[in-house]
Amino acid sequence: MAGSLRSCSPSPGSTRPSLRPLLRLVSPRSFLSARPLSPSSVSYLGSHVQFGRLPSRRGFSAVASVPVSADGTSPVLIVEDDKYARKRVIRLTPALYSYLMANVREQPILRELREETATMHGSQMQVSPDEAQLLSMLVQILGAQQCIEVGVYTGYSSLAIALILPESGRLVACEKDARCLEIAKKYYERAGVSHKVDVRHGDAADTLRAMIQNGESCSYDFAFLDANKRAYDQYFEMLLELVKVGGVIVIDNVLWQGRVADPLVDDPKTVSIRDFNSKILRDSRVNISMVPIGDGITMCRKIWS
Ligand SMILES: C[S@@+](CC[C@H](N)C(=O)[O-])C[C@H]1O[C@@H](n2cnc3c(N)ncnc32)[C@H](O)[C@@H]1O
Repeated sequence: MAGSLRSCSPSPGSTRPSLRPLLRLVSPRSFLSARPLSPSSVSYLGSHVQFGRLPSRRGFSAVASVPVSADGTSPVLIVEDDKYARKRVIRLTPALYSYLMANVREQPILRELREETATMHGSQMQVSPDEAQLLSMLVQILGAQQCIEVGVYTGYSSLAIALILPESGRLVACEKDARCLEIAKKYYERAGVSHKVDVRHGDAADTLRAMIQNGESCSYDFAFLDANKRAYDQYFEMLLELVKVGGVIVIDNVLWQGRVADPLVDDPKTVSIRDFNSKILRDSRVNISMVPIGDGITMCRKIWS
């Protein structure tokens, strides 16, 4: 796909760097050598285990010698690995998730949209408030003016982005479902951001292709990808063409409710997301960060075209 698309012109005098020197420049420890943690190295600590100094690693068997929560409700996950030592990371329990939600600043108009959508079929598809807040923070940090969203549904994430965009900013919002778009447009109107949202009804791949053919390559600062999972690679390639060097693409549902990490799950959507994640891990055109928020996101910053 990428090969069939027009590339951004390099700046005067510049040449496309070869892959190897760039990798050395970007990461001293090449990300190509990244290895996943072994699933067998993961254990759960009981919720009564206090934060504090961990027992010495010498002669210590994490799984055998720490209390394991039988009901799996512990918010602490211990990862035992020779390279990472005994790393403790948070996992969300219902109580911790409630706490997290209580610490999100959600504008009243977003809350209303979320609550109206909650009664609808497919309401689980809208991004969580903490994720929407992160998207809006990224747009703000980037100083983004030109944005794209692929997969609007009833508009929760797009509204969060439109609300933070400056008056001169624009969000191209791609969605194939006309009924969902009616709800989204109602909320853009109510929030006073309609003038910032360029709604494109139809197949997102057609919309993105038309934007590229229209000469819009390398002119977007930020993109959020949250549509048909099996077409992620196709959307990603076109979004990568459309964003500037330094621009960011955020991809949603990369952890797919944990199914990507379960080797026994091999349905087409899971396999597709797993394959996509593996491709992105090795893609030298972007810097990446996979973050376990919502259903998991990967943030990709375009580093060259
Ligand atoms: C997960 S939902 C998006 C949720 C939205 N970002 C939010 O926070 O509310 C995915 C949406 O992508 C739309 N979609 C799926 N395939 C599409 C396509 N080929 N073109 C345009 N939209 C598509 C679906 O209709 C659905 O509304």
